Amino acid sequence: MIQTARIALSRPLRRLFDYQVPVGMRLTPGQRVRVPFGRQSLVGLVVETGVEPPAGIKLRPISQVLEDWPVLPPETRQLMQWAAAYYQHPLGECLFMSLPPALRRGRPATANNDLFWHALEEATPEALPAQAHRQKALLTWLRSQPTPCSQSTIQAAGFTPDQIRNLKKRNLIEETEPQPPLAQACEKLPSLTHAQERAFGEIPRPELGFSATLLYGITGSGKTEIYLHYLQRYLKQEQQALVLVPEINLTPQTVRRFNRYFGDRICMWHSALNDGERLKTWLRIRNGEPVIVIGTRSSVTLPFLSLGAIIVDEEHDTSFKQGEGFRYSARDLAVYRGHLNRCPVLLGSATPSIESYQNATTGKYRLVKLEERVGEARPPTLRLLDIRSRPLEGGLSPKAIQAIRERIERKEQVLVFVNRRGFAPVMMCFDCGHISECPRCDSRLTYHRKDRALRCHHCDYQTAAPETCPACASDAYSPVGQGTERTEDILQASFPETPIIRVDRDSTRNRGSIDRILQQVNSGESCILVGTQMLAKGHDFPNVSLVVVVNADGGLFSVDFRAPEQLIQTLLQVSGRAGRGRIPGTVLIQTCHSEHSLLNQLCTGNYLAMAEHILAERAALQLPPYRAMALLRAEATTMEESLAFLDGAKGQLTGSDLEIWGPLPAVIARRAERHRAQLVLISNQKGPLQRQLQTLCHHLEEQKKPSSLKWQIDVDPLETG
Ligand SMILES: Nc1ncnc2c1ncn2[C@@H]1O[C@H](COP(=O)(O)OP(=O)(O)OP(=O)(O)O)[C@@H](O)[C@H]1O
Ligand SMILES: [Zn+2]
Repeated sequence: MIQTARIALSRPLRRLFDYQVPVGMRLTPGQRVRVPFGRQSLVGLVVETGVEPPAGIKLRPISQVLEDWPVLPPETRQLMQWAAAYYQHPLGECLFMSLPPALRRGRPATANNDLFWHALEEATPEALPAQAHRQKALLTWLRSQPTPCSQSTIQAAGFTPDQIRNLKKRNLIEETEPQPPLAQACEKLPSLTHAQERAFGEIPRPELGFSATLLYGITGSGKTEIYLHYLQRYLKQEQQALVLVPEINLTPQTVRRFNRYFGDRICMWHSALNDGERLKTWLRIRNGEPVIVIGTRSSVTLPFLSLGAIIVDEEHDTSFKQGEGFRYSARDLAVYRGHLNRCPVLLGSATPSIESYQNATTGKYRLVKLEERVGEARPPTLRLLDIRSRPLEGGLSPKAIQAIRERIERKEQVLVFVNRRGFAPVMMCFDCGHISECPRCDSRLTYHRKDRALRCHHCDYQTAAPETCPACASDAYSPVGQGTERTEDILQASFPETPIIRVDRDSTRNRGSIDRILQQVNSGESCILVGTQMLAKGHDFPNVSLVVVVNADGGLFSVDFRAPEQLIQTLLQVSGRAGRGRIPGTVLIQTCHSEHSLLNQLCTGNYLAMAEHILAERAALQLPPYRAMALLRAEATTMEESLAFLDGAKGQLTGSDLEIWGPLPAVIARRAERHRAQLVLISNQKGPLQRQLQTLCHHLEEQKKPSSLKWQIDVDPLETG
């Protein structure tokens, strides 16, 4: 009798492929094979063996097994199968996402051994030439490490192989045998404060198996300390752990904080790793080494064998949801993963997502509160500054400037939050009213002064900024509104003696630059930080005593029902950078709507009260999390094509439980010359919605459509615009 196996391929098709198993070939699910596909030979993953061969079809045989063990362990497979079904994404692509790129390409599942380095006893940074800053930094860093560091750890901390080689040439560092694997550093953790101890005691212990806990800890309450203690007290020697963090929080500073207590047991997983580093880390995890992975979104798909705990820091952060293709939520997958691996999941935030907060109020998650800051620090005081018809100096009101001046005179640090990078969000002609618009998108072009460019932040379009109005040639053509570069300029002019440090996607493009910036801030010298969202996320700046929000009004009147939630989260997070040390913190929020109830509630600083309010509104409007939502998005070369496709899809949907909005053009209806539209699907329950979507996807996949048309399903969408 012919043996057959069902194989997943990395193809955008919602189906698996049957192949014949040659006599003598033994297969288990999760194993990699090579199979013929058309004229190609592809890497495949075994999903099922011993399936009934289809009648009357001659199957092609599997050409080769790539290793005699399953690269994907059972729980990882189950996780990705669940995710494929839940997010309606092709199973093959989901399973392959769990593999590092080298294994997707069919490379062998082995890695070269890493080199380990340590600083020589007598080596000091003074021995280096004055201009060798990075080598000095590397040497200082190596000296501060309790155990030798692997080459990949050093590179992940932002240093280069050249810098390592140079120090070696100067006989300041040397290679060593790798430590007995994963020596744990022995530095003692600071003991928990009373409030922390109490919160800690309420988190279920791992012996109890799966549990999900929402740790609501106000900004600066020391959630990280709780994570560290939890891992130190409960993680067994032979167990693995996963700490999920937003991309920007995975700075060497965070890693160092974990390194100090867990030594080489810590490894990182993020988008800047190269293929070799990915393979190596992936194999350590797959081999069951008791590592603690600190990683961004995709680390939830890693092949853990013996997870002892999962932590999701800043669980509300929208970067945990992938915005393209396989639109999974790493936070939600983490909870499911905890369930599969029977381990506790700890979700921490000062501004929990409305979804998680609702899960905590219904008892699905346990709610643990930590409402005190550490030590003498007190929560900051928030005040609204009405800027209607007040003279603004480059977006800053005289009161704000005055407040900044006072802090700078006292040698403190100030953070100025601007929600747009670049110099100004738009250029405008004051004679004819012409506005700089992207020729490829329904959006405006941002002016970047450094290279005098107009750039679209929605596609990669850019052009030189014209000197005069392109419509009427008037020279009254100038930048309007505030961007980080402009605010930086204004502040530099007002405070010529003070370092102004800009933090946005443009200023942190190079590897390691954010770390250098954070180091400078943490040196404690008086300075003014100007930046976007990036500055709002989890940084610990003990000397910042004032936060100024240049304009809070962006999210107040948005059509997206999630906008209020996201606005208060961002504003409270950025406010939370003030007053974390000895000096009390003040937050000034500039607005033209100082009577707006949301902003007034914000000033009480009580996030949970606001979350209750938002939940009540969502309940009244029957929006998520009270009902399940999914979007069907389509884009094509014309809007008619997109809308017609969605209309057709709408015709396929049945059932009285389903509410359908649209099809409607997206808020940015044209992006990079593609016309985008969407259909919103809402249902009382997730199960029936999922079944409808599944049938719909199969239908859409089979259906004939214009070649330019692309469609995607977004389950639990974060943006509905
Ligand atoms: N038990 C403790 N003893 C001494 N210092 C502590 C303790 N707990 C926390 N800290 C310090 O307090 C500061 C704030 O802690 P941490 O950064 O963990 O706060 P957080 O809750 O993550 O805040 P946010 O949500 O704003 O990121 C840090 O400098 C940390 O080292
Ligand atoms: Zn554009």
